[in-house]
Amino acid sequence: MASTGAAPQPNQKPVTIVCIGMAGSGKTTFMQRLNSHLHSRRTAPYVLNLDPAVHSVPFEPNIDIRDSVNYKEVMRQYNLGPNGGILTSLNLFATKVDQILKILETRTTPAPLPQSDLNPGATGGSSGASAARQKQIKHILVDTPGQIEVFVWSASGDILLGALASSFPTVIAYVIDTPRTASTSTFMSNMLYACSILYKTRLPMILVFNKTDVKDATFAKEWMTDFEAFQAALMREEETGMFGGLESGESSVAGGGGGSGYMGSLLNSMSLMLEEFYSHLKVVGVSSMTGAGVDEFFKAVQEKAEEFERDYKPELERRQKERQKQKQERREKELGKLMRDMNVSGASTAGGSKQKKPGKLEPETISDMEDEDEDDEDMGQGLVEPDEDEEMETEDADNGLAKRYREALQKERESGDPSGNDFSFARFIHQAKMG
Ligand SMILES: Nc1nc2c(ncn2[C@@H]2O[C@H](COP(=O)(O)OP(=O)(O)OP(=O)(O)O)[C@@H](O)[C@H]2O)c(=O)[nH]1
Repeated sequence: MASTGAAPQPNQKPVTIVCIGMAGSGKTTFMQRLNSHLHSRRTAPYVLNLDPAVHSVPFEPNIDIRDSVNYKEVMRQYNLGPNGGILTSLNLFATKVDQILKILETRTTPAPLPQSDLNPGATGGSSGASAARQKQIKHILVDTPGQIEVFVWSASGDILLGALASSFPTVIAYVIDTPRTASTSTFMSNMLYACSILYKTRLPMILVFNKTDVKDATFAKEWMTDFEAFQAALMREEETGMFGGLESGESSVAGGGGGSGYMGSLLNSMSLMLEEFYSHLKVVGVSSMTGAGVDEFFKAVQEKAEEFERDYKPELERRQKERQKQKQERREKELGKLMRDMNVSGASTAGGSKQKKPGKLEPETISDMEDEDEDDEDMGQGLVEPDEDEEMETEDADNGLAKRYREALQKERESGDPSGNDFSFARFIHQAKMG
């Protein structure tokens, strides 16, 4: 049998496989199959469940959203419906993204060998426990809610996917219910959905045609590579009156009468348009029930993980840098605004130091420059006593203050203050405040 093709090189980061698919497409069963397949190869994965509404999962997740968020309680407390409950649970969970990443990073990196194992002669060989500890996690499996839009189109989904992709090579496994995608129109609907997920997540994608024990996926692969084959299937459906959503063994009110010319030509042109999209995908047929196609799936994962490193990661890093730059610019702008509001220049905030620091922001407004000039003037007049710097910042930046001080001094002299000694600036300020 071929190897899983899954094994990344030693010390490589684990590949994250995010399973996305419509409700009932078989995501959870597929996750279960991947999990047991990897366990049987003695490369146990790290498993995350991000579906807060699932009753039970047939595998043991290492991180389970249900351990942190009580979906039913969220619905009750916030008076939400099922989708709102899932969305809010995901939002709450996304606030812990840093913790989750930290756990993933520590758990998926092998612990260093104990000293005794580095020197086996000393203890007579390495123990089984430390041998297990050496094992590197090669895959992180992520199960998501069946309500695709709640995950893919929400801020929390964005945050979680972004965090995973910034730390590990990440691929999307879009799980499709093959027997329910056998007509040209449902096939096209599914492809458009997959297309929207690809462009939203901007991550490499594998199309997993699941349930191949019920319906073989060869037709789908053909439709994706051969436009004429799709066109022929469309014509067949129109002729037999099966157009419009009839799947194997189903009855449909929309089915009779064949497709309108408009729908047929729309499907035709969409199929042509999607050629470019298809060329970016890996397509595999899988049966989560029997395990058929799982090896092929892991080969596709390996290929897509390499593609992630080669094509997606540089783009991801470029976007991250761009975001960081924008954030920095925004922060500087806000800081400048704040300084203007406080009418304080950068120099005066530096602990009273009047020297221009090398990292100081350039004055953004005329008033900033004016503040600097005034500071210099105050220095020249020598009015500041060492302890009064702070008070200077709040009041005496005003040019008129020195004048007022001189007037007050004059007044005190004229009134013949008997003490006549303490005419310090600090005393003036103190009196002014008391008054
Ligand atoms: N015959 C067959 N049935 C399958 C296969 N995979 C899943 N199923 C069945 O499809 C149904 C739905 O499977 P789930 O794994 O619960 O699907 P899901 O996408 O996780 O569903 P949600 O949790 O509602 O999103 C179940 O009855 C499964 O037994 C398969 O490969 N072959």
